[in-house]
Amino acid sequence: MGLDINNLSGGYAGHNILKNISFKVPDGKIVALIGLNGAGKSTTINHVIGELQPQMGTIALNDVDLIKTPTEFKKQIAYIPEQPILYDELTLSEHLHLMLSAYELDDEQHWQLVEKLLTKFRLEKKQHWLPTHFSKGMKQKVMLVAAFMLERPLLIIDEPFLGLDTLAIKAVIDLMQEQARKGNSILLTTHLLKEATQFVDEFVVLYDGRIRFTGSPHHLAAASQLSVDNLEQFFESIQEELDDER
Ligand SMILES: Nc1ncnc2c1ncn2[C@@H]1O[C@H](COP(=O)(O)OP(=O)(O)OP(=O)(O)O)[C@@H](O)[C@H]1O
Repeated sequence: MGLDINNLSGGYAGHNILKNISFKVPDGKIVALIGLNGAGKSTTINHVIGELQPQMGTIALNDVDLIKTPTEFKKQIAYIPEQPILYDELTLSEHLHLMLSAYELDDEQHWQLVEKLLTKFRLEKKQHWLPTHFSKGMKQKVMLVAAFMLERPLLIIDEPFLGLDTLAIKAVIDLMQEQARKGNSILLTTHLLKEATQFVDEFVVLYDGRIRFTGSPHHLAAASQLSVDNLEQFFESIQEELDDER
């Protein structure tokens, strides 16, 4: 099953942004929303996490409808926002203990997984640090650890690689693939087509609030007459096409 977005239209008060978009993120699959600045990627995510109300359409996760049963829907997701949210007065490990307790997860049972994640992001010796001493990349890593440790059916990440070094990017890709192998689904947004091509099952291409294409990296490359290695040129070709249409 997984996530099913059907004929979604929506946006912000007085600003209709998304126009009738439909796509799925099946169990065990990784789907990336891509598009130029302002295409509607974060707006789509804001709808899926229930921050925005749709004007039309439905959003369901494993047959649980977001509008009808929001609490049950939200229990199934772990979400990493584009901007890390951390409390100045809590240390790194206190943040993680707090999250486990907020999600009603047994601390002792989960701490082994937390330590594995901290080691993966080279944070294991920084558990007593406060966020004021964290670099931008470290803040992002803490959010990633907090989301991966929840092991929810759907993981949503807005710009997972923002501010990360190459080792951390590799760690995130490994962890997303591990989650997918366990049958969980992942919805992310990214501007890094080259990296995403290595691990996504499907791209959903947004342009001006509409879906222009849905398909695997190979399908996207074939449809735009590019090789998979050159997919970074994809948006140039879309832009040229649209300029020609005008
Ligand atoms: N709070 C808001 N109120 C009104 N309009 C907004 C708001 N936030 C975003 N928008 C508008 O919604 C449209 C889509 O923005 P969105 O942030 O979803 O794009 P994006 O694809 O995530 O872009 P980026 O790659 O820059 O993050 C843009 O036209 C933007 O100006």
